Amino acid sequence: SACSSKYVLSQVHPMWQGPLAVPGGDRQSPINIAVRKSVFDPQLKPLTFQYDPRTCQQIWNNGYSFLVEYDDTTDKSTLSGGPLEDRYRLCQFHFHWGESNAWGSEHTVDRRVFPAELHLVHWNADKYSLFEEAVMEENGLAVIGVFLKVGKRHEGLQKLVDALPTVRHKDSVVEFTKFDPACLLPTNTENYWTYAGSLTTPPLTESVSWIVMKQPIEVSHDQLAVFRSLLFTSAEEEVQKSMVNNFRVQQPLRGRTVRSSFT
Ligand SMILES: Cc1ccn(O)c(=O)c1
Ligand SMILES: [Zn+2]
Repeated sequence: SACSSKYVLSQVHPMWQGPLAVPGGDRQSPINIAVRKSVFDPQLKPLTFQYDPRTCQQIWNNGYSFLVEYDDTTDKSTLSGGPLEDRYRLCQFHFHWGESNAWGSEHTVDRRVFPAELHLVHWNADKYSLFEEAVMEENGLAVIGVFLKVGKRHEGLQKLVDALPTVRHKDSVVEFTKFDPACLLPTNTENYWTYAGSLTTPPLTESVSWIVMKQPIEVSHDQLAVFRSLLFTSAEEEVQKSMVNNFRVQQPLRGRTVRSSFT
């Protein structure tokens, strides 16, 4: 799908770690969510997820994470409601994780870090016609963040975990179909925080309405270990580097308010 094909990420010098916010950037991501400083907004609506598993297409190792990519040429898999005015099309989901279970998430909650974080990436199909266009615009993207914690095995995730060895190296792609991303959502999707932020990888554009779920999902230690068996490097490179710690350092809040959908 178009949503990430031209998405060239620099991981030679992981730029997403290097330069701080984009010049003049005052709404960068990720951030720490200070729960007691978040503001309950009773006008926030419930989120509506309408995902069609038949739009699932492939898994791509882009040298930064692995993306599960969806056909976003029609309105079959969409997100609406919550803080969003428009309808957003699902184009891909991916994860960020650590080399150990002690860290790995991009966002934190009262400084609590999780071993991994899922991002479901959507773009505003009411206002734009392509992901590449929306990624440069305010309110162009909506990303659902879900924390992963180590616990019982996640049966729905296992189908994805079983496919990962086939995309071990950077630039590898494998067909992957009929996967319902809703299985990766927590049971409670009513409780979330939302704030105006940015991509956490180049081009770091400030186009994202972030929606971070309060309730984490549980995955097993062994499932996370398979994430860490992926490589940043392509098959040709002599030195292979494990794909771990692919998260960005946290960014200043710059006076932003984080709203909560719950008290
Ligand atoms: C579009 C995009 C690219 C990278 N990451 O990490 C995101 O969360 C979203
Ligand atoms: Zn992400």
